[in-house]
Amino acid sequence: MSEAAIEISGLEKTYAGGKVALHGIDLTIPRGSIFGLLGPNGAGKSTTINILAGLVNKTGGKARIWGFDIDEHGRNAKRSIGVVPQEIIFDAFFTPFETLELQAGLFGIAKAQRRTMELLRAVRLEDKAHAYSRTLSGGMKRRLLVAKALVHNPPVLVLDEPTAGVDIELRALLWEYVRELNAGGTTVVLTTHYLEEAEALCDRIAIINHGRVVANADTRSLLADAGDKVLVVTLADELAAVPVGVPCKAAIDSSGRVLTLTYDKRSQNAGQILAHITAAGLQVVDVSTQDADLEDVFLKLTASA
Ligand SMILES: Nc1ncnc2c1ncn2[C@@H]1O[C@H](COP(=O)(O)OP(=O)(O)OP(=O)(O)O)[C@@H](O)[C@H]1O
Repeated sequence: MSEAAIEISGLEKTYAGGKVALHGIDLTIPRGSIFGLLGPNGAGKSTTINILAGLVNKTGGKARIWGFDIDEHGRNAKRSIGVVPQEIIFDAFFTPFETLELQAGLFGIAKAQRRTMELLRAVRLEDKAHAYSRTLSGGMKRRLLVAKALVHNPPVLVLDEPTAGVDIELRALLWEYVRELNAGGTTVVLTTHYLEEAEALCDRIAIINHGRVVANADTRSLLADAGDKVLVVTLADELAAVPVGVPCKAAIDSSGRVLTLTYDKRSQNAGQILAHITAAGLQVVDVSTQDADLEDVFLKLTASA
């Protein structure tokens, strides 16, 4: 059996109107990981997820979920994945309790094996168990969708833009729960536009652009590859021009006292740059550094693709 949670090879999708959404995607998502799928609007993230969820038919390639080929073992593949969709959709006239019971019924889970209240407690909705879903706030609805995706206890949970429209406090709660699930062994795949969140949560990240994977690496090395680091030096006295011989890109602000130096951290370090500044006879009063973040990597990779 495959060791990966999800294995995608040469996945293609051309929609009925002729729009090519996926140009042959290869992706391996390790078991036990929190995997981030990032990309600009229209990149093909939802299409990929919807193919895995069985909501969209692929036009080429292969996909396996927990070792089950989605064509040959569709039923087992479907049982191995829970998907929290981007749009909030459920029947407003059911209560959260009924929504989860109904979903359990669809998966043929016997009453004795259902975890309805346990799930509602986990997403902090136990006090809304018997309220109409239409009376829930956006964040509560989102959490109900998470509970609904977990009804059949899948080893893989996929969240498509789960924090869209969720306030900061609830977002933190949702991420805490995602971390808890992952610690308990669930593989989590999420798409997000919040890059800091992907950076903080995901141990591996793939970036999709125009239906192609343009990066796929563990978060740390993706960031390490970003290369550039910025050193900001505040000087005691005004400078008219950047000192001669500074070994990197340098710019001075309009006050003449703040020098911004951009260097490649793979071949240089802040100490070397600072040594040049002091050797030029400048008096330093303050220093700070900034690492490239995922946003930089993202822009770099998507600009060229
Ligand atoms: N049902 C459809 N029919 C035709 N084209 C579609 C359909 N669904 C998506 N597309 C197109 O396929 C491409 C990929 O869309 P997809 O929704 O997968 O992107 P995405 O990365 O999830 O973007 P977003 O972050 O906006 O959800 C887009 O160009 C989109 O317009």
